[in-house]
Amino acid sequence: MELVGVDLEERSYEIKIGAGLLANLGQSLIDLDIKAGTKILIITDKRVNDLYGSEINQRLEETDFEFKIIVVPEGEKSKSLNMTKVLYDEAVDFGLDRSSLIIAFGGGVIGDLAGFIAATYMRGVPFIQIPTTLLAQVDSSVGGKTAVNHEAGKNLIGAFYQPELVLIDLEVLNTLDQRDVRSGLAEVIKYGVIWDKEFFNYLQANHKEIKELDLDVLAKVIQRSCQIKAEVVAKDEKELGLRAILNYGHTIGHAIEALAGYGEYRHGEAVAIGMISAMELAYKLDMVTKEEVEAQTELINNFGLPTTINKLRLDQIISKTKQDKKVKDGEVNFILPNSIGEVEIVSGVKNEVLTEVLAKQLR
Ligand SMILES: NC(=O)c1ccc[n+]([C@@H]2O[C@H](COP(=O)([O-])OP(=O)(O)OC[C@H]3O[C@@H](n4cnc5c(N)ncnc54)[C@H](O)[C@@H]3O)[C@@H](O)[C@H]2O)c1
Ligand SMILES: O=C(O)C(=O)C[C@@H](O)[C@H](O)[C@H](O)COP(=O)(O)O
Ligand SMILES: [Zn+2]
Repeated sequence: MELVGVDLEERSYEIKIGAGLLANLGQSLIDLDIKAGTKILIITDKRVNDLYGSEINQRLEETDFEFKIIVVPEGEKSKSLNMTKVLYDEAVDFGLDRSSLIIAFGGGVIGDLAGFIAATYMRGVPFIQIPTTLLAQVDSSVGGKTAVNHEAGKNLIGAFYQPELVLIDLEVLNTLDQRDVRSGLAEVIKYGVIWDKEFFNYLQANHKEIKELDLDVLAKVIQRSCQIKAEVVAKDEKELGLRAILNYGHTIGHAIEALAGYGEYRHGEAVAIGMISAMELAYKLDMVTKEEVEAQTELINNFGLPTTINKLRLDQIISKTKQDKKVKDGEVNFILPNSIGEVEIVSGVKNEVLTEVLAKQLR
């Protein structure tokens, strides 16, 4: 088992990464000092429950905890205020209180939703993340961003609230659809571009093994991704500055997700398209070379991710970016590469430049 620490003073926690870790769930809870008799509410989605509900059930049956599993429909549409009402009602019925525990067991949708319930129910109940998609294992389970969507924008209603533990079992990735593997890989590419050129090169050199879910290679990829995210979050937990770099590709990506209707694009697909836009913007602003643009496009293509936008209007996308959470004093802040491995926050990108870039991607 590999361990990555997230260093946040009294909110610090560990990310445990290994094959088969679900089997030791009971011990992981005991290691966290969760007392016998504690009520545990597990929030998951239908697909994950069908695949792994009985295993979780069995592992918790072996313990002295009192637990209940709540299953929500799978997909982005469950990340909604309507769904929070259902979950608050369930929490009340179960008698959940501040000495209880919530477990987010699923992909990023479940992590963000269950994390938001944990942050807000009784103003805060401890929670742990058991991420089951690649995307959730490399990104959403770490760092404490929790949220639900609003028609006006992605993750518009949320809170920063850190988990007590992130438990990553690599074996659950074996049942993931290829589309969801690809979606997670978009966030992995992001780390290479924003932080670590060597990692970017490793991804390019090992793209076949990664796509084929070689667990040894994937373990390295997940560990490095978690290290990078932990390092950034430890320096700027509440996104006062540096943390915004984790939003590379997301300004356009989130606009696409909201405009197309939540769930139409996978999050990682939209981010991949947004990274193409951001790199192209950087090229137009003389920040990167043609070779760097091509290197990113090649990796995105090798991972089978989309690069073009279907069925949306250019003016709609541009006006949606004005509602981005990174807007300050009316200016959209883009995260743009200086080179592969380093980005900066750039404001004042002219509409004409953005229009030129997006026009090339529209189909
Ligand atoms: N909080 C953050 O920092 C952060 C970071 C990145 C993304 N996100 C959010 O994460 C969400 C996307 O997460 P996602 O891509 O994991 O989507 P998801 O949670 O919808 O999961 C994708 C699909 O995979 C299925 N699934 C999950 N685990 C599985 C498994 N082991 N085997 C088979 N199927 C499985 C799910 O049922 C679902 O159908 C978006 O809402 C995005 O905004 C948040
Ligand atoms: O953890 C972060 O910070 C990120 O930006 C990670 C992103 O991959 C993630 O999609 C996040 O949910 C986006 O946050 P938002 O603040 O733009 O909603
Ligand atoms: Zn993301």
